[in-house]
Amino acid sequence: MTESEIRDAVREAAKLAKASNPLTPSITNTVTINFVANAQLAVGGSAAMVYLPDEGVSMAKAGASMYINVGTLFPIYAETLPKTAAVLHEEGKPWVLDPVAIGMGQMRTDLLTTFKVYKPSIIRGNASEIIALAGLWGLEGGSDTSDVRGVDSTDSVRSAAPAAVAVARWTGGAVAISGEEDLITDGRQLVFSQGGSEMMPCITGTGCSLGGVMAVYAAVADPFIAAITGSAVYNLAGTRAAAHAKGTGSFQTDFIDELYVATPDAIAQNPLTVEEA
Ligand SMILES: Nc1ncnc2c1ncn2[C@@H]1O[C@H](COP(=O)(O)OP(=O)(O)OP(=O)(O)O)[C@@H](O)[C@H]1O
Ligand SMILES: Cc1ncsc1CCO
Ligand SMILES: [Mg+2]
Repeated sequence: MTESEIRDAVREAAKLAKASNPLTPSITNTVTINFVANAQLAVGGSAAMVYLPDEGVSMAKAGASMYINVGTLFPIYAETLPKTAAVLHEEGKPWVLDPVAIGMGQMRTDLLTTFKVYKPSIIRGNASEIIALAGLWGLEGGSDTSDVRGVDSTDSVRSAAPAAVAVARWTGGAVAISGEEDLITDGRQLVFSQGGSEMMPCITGTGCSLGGVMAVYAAVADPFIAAITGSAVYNLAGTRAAAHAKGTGSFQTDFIDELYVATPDAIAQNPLTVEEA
């Protein structure tokens, strides 16, 4: 796609999300669950957070798309997550995976291994998480030794590009890596989305809620455009919120305000560059 075609598709995705209020259920971590729901609502989605196996399955069927984040696991998720992912895959529903803290604990490793065959439409993580996921799935650019250090990244966004491309080629969807600039790839092109603020990594859940917002856009656009639209609105809202926030506490509320007021035109005009993979 040309840069101008991408911008047109982003504008349309942002408009459609507000117009259609898609149901975008989530199974996500307990640290940031409220932030995820509020961010989804701010961009036009309808949020519903669930935990139980039968609820995950019924939401996978009822939702327009879904968000799965493995940040804080509980024993019940060993049943909920594979069942839900299988239904999403069978029904051809778009879904977003955030492989938070990949490498921590056997249950997380087992679940993330299982997701390989269910091909998440968008995988969103920081650079270290994407390198580690490619490693776990035996794909190019991956590494077992990627230093995930809990939920934070120690690798640069660009260093994770080969892993992101390999994972996107495997799933046939998109992979998005967040950082100072965000990288989004469909395995053919690389889009770099700029903006945001140094305050964003100082608030827990900017990445989690970005995944939830990408799931809202995935209900109305293909995975590549949905991921680019999510990064664009985050970078735009982050830049604007930082211009008046006193610190990270008020930044979070200002950020939700800016997500809510961002227009499709402003989202489509946010700085981005396009490269071939
Ligand atoms: N240094 C930075 N400058 C500008 N924007 C940033 C910076 N770091 C992160 N961001 C933005 O913050 C958002 C979340 O990215 P981040 O990499 O912090 O996610 P994460 O580490 O998965 O977060 P969490 O796990 O706490 O939810 C993205 O929109 C990204 O562009
Ligand atoms: C801090 C934290 N711990 C587990 S999940 C989470 C939210 C950011 O990924
Ligand atoms: Mg994260």
